[in-house]
Order: sequence, then structure tokens, then C-alpha cells
Amino acid sequence: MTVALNLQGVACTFVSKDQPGQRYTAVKDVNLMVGAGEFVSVVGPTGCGKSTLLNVAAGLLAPSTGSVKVFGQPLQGINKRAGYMFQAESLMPWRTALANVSAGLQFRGVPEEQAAIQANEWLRRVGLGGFGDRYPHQMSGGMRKRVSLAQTLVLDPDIILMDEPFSALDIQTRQLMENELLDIWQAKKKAVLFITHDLDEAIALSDRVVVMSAGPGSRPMGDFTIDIERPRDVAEIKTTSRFLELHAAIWAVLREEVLKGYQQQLKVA
Ligand SMILES: Nc1ncnc2c1ncn2[C@@H]1O[C@H](COP(=O)(O)OP(=O)(O)OP(=O)(O)O)[C@@H](O)[C@H]1O
Repeated sequence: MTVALNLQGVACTFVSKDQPGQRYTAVKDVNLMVGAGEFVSVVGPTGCGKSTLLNVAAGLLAPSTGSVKVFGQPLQGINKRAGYMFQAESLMPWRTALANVSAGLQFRGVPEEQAAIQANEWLRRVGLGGFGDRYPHQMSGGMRKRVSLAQTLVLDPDIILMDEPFSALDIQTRQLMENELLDIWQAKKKAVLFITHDLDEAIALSDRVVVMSAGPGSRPMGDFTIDIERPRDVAEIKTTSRFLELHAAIWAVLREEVLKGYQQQLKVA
């Protein structure tokens, strides 16, 4: 299998803003690999360093030690083979849905007309054909997330990095979006690194679920293959016996770390 993303021996140490002498090692000894076309989720206690790892993969943060390779090449600067979708709203309020989706293409030098055709096509794929002229404030949260998804995918990245992209949505909209993401992923088979708090979501979507330990010095401490056949309906598979078995096995590892994570936070507070 071609390796799309490979983090080897990655550690990230931050210097405290208030006390420059103080250092905090968020993640340490992290080895994490995502194959081309593979869907990998990372779960872990709050504050363990999941977003930190995603930022490292995106090239937004250089690791203090270790290496990051993208399709075998050392990553320098921004990861141009990757598209990102973060938890926060990423739309420009002064641009229509269409203009939001086509912006990235235009920044890359695609002529306006061509960019609009591709952006329209992606809006249609995410179920928003006909909504291209709406502004973000004229759309629901779920619709805005669809626009964000189109905005990420229109650039045709080989690697998709997602940090809790659906956490702000109500459960029904969330399930719709998860199924849509799976449909698109199934058709395009990109490498996905998906961060979530939600173990159900991680299992439902992924080929593999990686469990991070509680910080400081958080590292992957479990790597579970999700051998549930595809295509999947995220709502339906949650009642299958294999899903429940996998959930129990992963939760047995994750639970301890979540408890440790809470203890850590209490200490910090
Ligand atoms: N730029 C920074 N400077 C100092 N500390 C940081 C910085 N970025 C992250 N940290 C610390 O590193 C740790 C990991 O943060 P990170 O946001 O990666 O965790 P997370 O697992 O994504 O958290 P959550 O699940 O709550 O979103 C936290 O303790 C955080 O306070």
C-alpha cells in the first residue's frame, strides 16, 4: 500500500506563554501512518494532542523532533497535497456559497469561469445544487458544513485532514453528512485523517481507529482495524454486533485514558 502520510517519532513541545521557562510536551514518540485511500480516525482524551498532530500533518506546525513524510517525501512547510476541514466555520461571510467554493481554485490560478463550473459541480455533489448564490448567513449550520466540505474537496487533495468537522451539528444532520462523506470518499478514495471525540463516529467511518493516551507526552496506544464491510450506513451499523464488539474493545483502552485526562485537567485547573 502506498503511504500517503507518515509521522515518525514525532514530538511537540510548547513553551508556556506566561512562564517562558516552562515547557509542555503535548505529544511524544508518535508513529502514525495513513495509507493512500485509507480512512484513519484518531480518538483520545481531551487535550491529548489530537489537533496538534493534525497541524503537524498539515504542515502548520513543525514537530520539535521526528519526521513527517507525504507520499515518501519529507514535508517542508505547508502540506500542499492535503486539504483541511476544521471544527470552526471556514466560510467567508461576504462571499456566496459558489464564490466560497471557487475561491481556492482561483487562488491557484484557475480562470474564473472554469472555477465556477467546478465549484457548481461540487455544490451539487454535496446536495447544494441551486444554492450557489446564498450567503453563509442565509444557510443553516448543516448547509454551511456542506459548503466547507465542497470547499475542501474541490481542490482534489490526495489527503484530507478533518478536525471534528461535524461536532457542531445536530445528530440527524451529522449522520447525513457522515454518510455523504463516506459516499464521496468511497468514490474518490482519498487518504483521510479524521480527529474526533466521538468513538461511535470514529468506528462508523474508519478503516482504522487509533487511540491516543492521556498527555503529557501523549502517544498512540491502540490501533484497531475496523473490519465492517462497506458501503456503510453510519446509523444502521451502530446496532450490528461487530460494531458493538469493536466499541467495547476500543472503549476498554480509551476509558482509562479519558479518566487520566480528566485528572490531568483538574491538576492544571
Ligand atoms: N501553541 C500552543 N502553545 C502552548 N500549548 C499548546 C499549544 N497548542 C496546544 N497546546 C497544548 O497542547 C495540548 C494538546 O492540545 P490539542 O489542542 O492538540 O489537544 P486535543 O487533543 O486536540 O484537544 P481537544 O480534544 O480538547 O480538542 C494541550 O494541553 C494544549 O494546551
